[in-house]
Amino acid sequence: MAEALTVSATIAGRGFDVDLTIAEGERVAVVGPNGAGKSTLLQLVAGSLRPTSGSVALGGREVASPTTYLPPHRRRVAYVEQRPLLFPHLDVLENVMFGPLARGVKRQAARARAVAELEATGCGDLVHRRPAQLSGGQAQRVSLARGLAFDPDVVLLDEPFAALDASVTPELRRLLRHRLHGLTTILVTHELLDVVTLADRIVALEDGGVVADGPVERVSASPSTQFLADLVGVNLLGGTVVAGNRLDLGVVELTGLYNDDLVPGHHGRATVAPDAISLHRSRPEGSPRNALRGSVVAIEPRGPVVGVTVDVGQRLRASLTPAAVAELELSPGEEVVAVVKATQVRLHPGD
Ligand SMILES: Nc1ncnc2c1ncn2[C@@H]1O[C@H](COP(=O)(O)OP(=O)(O)OP(=O)(O)O)[C@@H](O)[C@H]1O
Repeated sequence: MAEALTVSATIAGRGFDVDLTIAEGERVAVVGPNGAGKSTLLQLVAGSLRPTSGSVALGGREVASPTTYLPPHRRRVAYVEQRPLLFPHLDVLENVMFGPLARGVKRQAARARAVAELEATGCGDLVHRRPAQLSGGQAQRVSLARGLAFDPDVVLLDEPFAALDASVTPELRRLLRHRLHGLTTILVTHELLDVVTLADRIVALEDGGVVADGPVERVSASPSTQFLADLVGVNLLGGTVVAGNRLDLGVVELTGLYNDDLVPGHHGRATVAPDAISLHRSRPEGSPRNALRGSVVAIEPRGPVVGVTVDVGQRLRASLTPAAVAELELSPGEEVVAVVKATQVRLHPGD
């Protein structure tokens, strides 16, 4: 597949050092903790930041390096930000016509293109409104229509739902899923639902660099960092491989499902879903299951269940019913035994 975007660049002041190639039509979710470099990556591609070293290429053409620089308005990049930046003095139609006009498309054709995009984003009846007369969700749709009317090589979305009322996000997510189909996209998000519905690939950034990169199914089935494990909602434990089905966690051994790729003596990872863990006051008699001793660190409601975090040398979160928490009379600092069946423990090689 043709390359749509290559970023191989550093930015000295921000500790940013990323190598990334995105194929045409690929939809990439960029995730990572605060300060990881997600916005910096978008700014580099959009052109509001220049690399200290390395380069950015769009469709095989270098658009930025320490010696070249194509300004944002000359790049075919649509940038949909958290809070849409529409021209306040232009109506919706004129806002969306702006891109095609700036590219030299004749007025009548630009108008037709803008109307078509606005209709496709469900804004056909808003054409004569000013941005100040739009709801947040409507403004975000118009911002998307404006970006797409530009015939972009790449669409950048920076947490497009973050500033919106939760009631409008499902419909906007559906719209994006439909409209972004086949378009090269970078989506910055903190939501797993956005990742699984809108992306084919996950790139995880931490401290200005790529720490995980792969298809959504693979990265979410085998998260390699604590951030990814939290995003996917599973526990991640690290240890030394003892055998294809056993990991030494330092204080105790953990038995899981056999994995051919594990190499004894090397680093390995285990993932366990919080609802596969039960907590007990003492180790259940005669149970062949994994039993990890630890103390309760936190107890917090998570929807209909209660999340209990236990320090077993590493952090482990169990999902319990409120009744189970009450019955065990759990409170922070209490000693407990976390029990999990080997069939509920997935083992992965460390990276
Ligand atoms: N305008 C700026 N000037 C200097 N450094 C900056 C600037 N903006 C961000 N940084 C630094 O660059 C690094 C990456 O920040 P960036 O905003 O790209 O992170 P992010 O992953 O988008 O975080 P968030 O999830 O909080 O938006 C951080 O160390 C940050 O402090």
